[in-house]
Amino acid sequence: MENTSTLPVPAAMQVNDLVVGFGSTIIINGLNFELRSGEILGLIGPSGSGKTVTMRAMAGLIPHRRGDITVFGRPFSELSVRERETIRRDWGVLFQQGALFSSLNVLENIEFPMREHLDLSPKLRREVARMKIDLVGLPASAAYTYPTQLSGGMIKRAALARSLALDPKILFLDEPTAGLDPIGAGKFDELIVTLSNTLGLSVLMVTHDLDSLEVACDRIVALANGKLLKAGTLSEMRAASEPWLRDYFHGPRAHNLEG
Ligand SMILES: Nc1ncnc2c1ncn2[C@@H]1O[C@H](COP(=O)(O)OP(=O)(O)OP(=O)(O)O)[C@@H](O)[C@H]1O
Repeated sequence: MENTSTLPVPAAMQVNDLVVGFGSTIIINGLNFELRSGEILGLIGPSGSGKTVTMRAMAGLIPHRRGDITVFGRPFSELSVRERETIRRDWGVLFQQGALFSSLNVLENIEFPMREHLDLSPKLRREVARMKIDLVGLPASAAYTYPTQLSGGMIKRAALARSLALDPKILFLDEPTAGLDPIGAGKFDELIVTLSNTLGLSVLMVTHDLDSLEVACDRIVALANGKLLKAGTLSEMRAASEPWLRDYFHGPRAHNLEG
């Protein structure tokens, strides 16, 4: 019998020679990296280097001009339209501002993707949505509140609950701790780690937050000029000689990582 334990686990996602542009401007120009199964990968780079564009292209939200994206070993380009629709449910996206529907309460926001994609009874849908509220550490009383009534941290958690609505295997987070106070940011990082560990999620986290890299990320990918600058663990990135990485990891804001 074949020993399956020796079979390599395919990467959750692989970005191969990716090119993305808008009009005559090329933003991503031949990018290669992988999101390994079960890891939390931090995506860093100078402002405007294309981190969000990369994340959106990986999530199928914007088209790419060249290259391919592989999802659990399957090239996206080889999938039928139907298969693409199905595979898109394998990931959830947490947008920078949360992007909750302001006219819907938290429960309705979480139920929204379920209405679109799952054939669940209203009762079961509501039950699952309540479970997601609990999963992200929101009180049950948050269910009937509207986004405008929530703090920034609660909005992030509610948006996270919605991104988990379809039980994704991959989570895309766009600057999840931006705008949170340091304590709230730390708790959010811990939540992401707990969710990744307990649900086996593979997470791509676009971030500028050095603390998040230290607390949450298993590896880091840095972009520059539309390409991969370097990928590695935090200690490998800290030891890197590339000028931007040196400034980033050893600048005045990096004091908490020193030592
Ligand atoms: N829809 C769009 N149309 C035209 N240009 C765009 C579009 N989306 C992004 N860009 C451009 O792509 C470049 C990269 O943007 P992106 O948001 O990915 O940067 P980023 O690395 O995430 O930056 P930051 O760290 O500041 O959030 C920017 O110059 C931006 O103006």
